[in-house]
Amino acid sequence: MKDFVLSIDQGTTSTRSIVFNRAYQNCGSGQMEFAQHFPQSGWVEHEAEDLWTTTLETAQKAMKTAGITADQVAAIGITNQRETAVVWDRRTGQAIHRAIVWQDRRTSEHCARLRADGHAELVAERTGLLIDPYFSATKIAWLLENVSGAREAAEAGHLAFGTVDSWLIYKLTGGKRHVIDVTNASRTMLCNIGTAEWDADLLKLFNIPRSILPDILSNIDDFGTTEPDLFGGAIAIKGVAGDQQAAVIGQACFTPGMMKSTYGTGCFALLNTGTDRVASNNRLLTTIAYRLNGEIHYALEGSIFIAGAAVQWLRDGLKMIGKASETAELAAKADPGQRVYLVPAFTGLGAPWWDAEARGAMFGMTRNTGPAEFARAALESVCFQTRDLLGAMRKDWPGQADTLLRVDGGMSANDWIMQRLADILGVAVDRSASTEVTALGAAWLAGHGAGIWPDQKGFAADWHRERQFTPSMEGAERAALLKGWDSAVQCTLAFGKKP
Ligand SMILES: Nc1ncnc2c1ncn2[C@@H]1O[C@H](COP(=O)(O)OP(=O)(O)O)[C@@H](O)[C@H]1O
Ligand SMILES: O=P(O)(O)OC[C@H](O)CO
Repeated sequence: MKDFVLSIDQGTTSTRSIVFNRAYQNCGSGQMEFAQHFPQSGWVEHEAEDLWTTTLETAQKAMKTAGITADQVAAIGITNQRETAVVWDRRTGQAIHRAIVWQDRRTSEHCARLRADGHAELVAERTGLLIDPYFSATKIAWLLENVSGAREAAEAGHLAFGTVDSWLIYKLTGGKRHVIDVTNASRTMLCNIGTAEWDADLLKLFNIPRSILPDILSNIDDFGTTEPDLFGGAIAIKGVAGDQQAAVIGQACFTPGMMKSTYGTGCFALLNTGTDRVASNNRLLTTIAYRLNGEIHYALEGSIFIAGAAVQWLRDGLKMIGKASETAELAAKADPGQRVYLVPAFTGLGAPWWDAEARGAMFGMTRNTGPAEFARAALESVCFQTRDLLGAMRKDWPGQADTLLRVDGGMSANDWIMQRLADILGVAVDRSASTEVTALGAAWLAGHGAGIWPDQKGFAADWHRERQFTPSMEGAERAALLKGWDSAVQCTLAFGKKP
């Protein structure tokens, strides 16, 4: 009986694979970290081969620990770090360069030139994105310009580009398929999100030949079958989505107005706007949430670069704590009379500010400020930044972005932050019973595609929260806290602009 789904979650710092049974329970998993390469300041690369080998090894381990064979797996689902660009040679199946990771800033100048030349409007209108090195297009252009012989090989049809989902599918199918799912395509800055097709004007703008691009498929689709020798039998790949969109699905945020926020190293908040494509006037992104049954659903997205990373800074940089979880107890002990704020703009500020030059700052310290106030400030900074995103969403889509936030990610385990989040947002916060929402989202796509799991409605009915946090802070206290945060952000932005 095909009672299991294998879900692969290829993330920025590690690759995880999980086998789910029909009751959505995790019954076997594997996880591996891989090397991060920083060849120059602001550059971030991954060996494409590492992404592939950790995928294969963790998937094999997950099946082994679950004690299952390939003929028991109904389908594979894949979810992945988005935007990261891989270009490979079809003749050898080898990448022509390390993958350029979403965090990489090497194409800042190219992006600044495109903005100065007045292309921002076209890009926003077609893709819903801001011109920024974050997205794949300028990374691909960089590879074609800077890897010797790449441009000629691309023109001759020998090269292939893919985000990480495409690369893994290519490897899993033994080079037979060159495809991408619609959500990953929507992050390349080359895809028209109205039609979900590659956009000829954008290909021209970025000087990228159409021949290197994969075919765009829906989230549940025929992505090919694995080479039989990889898992001891061929398995169909039936579900694929970028990791933040997979979390939207895993959180069953299928109804317009529902919002999820994932708190890992960074934080990504997505608000489902349904079939309405809401354009942001507040520097949020419009992106494809999913395409199911031929219908595209959109989301407004806000990205915060530093969330759990602020806790890592307390632990590894300042050595104020031994473990991330200690922050909860420490923050609870902080002096309520001291209003200390951390603006964690260590790598600039993301949405809705998008200021790459901003740098981190602490405000309001006294001689009595110690680790407890630092911990509270670090945890609260995540809540305040989420409030800035929600504020922008409310302005972009008045009356719709409302009442409830579903949360997941490593940091959501911290009860203190989740309560503070509810207090600062003034909305209820629901923590999912599943601790692997992203992998579950990709699994559901594959399992529903294979016919072993119900449709969206049935899956949403099976979604459970583990705990709800409801706002308990007085309005006046919230307003005073927010006023302090707003002025801390303004001072930080102003400081970044100094010569
Ligand atoms: N109990 C906790 N309290 C605060 N932060 C936490 C806690 N547990 C984990 N974190 C933070 O969450 C992050 C890890 O979450 P995870 O979802 O695994 O992230 P990623 O997928 O980005 O690697 C780390 O930055 C860590 O500092
Ligand atoms: O791999 P993660 O979880 O850090 O997510 C990365 C995002 O997809 C980048 O857009």
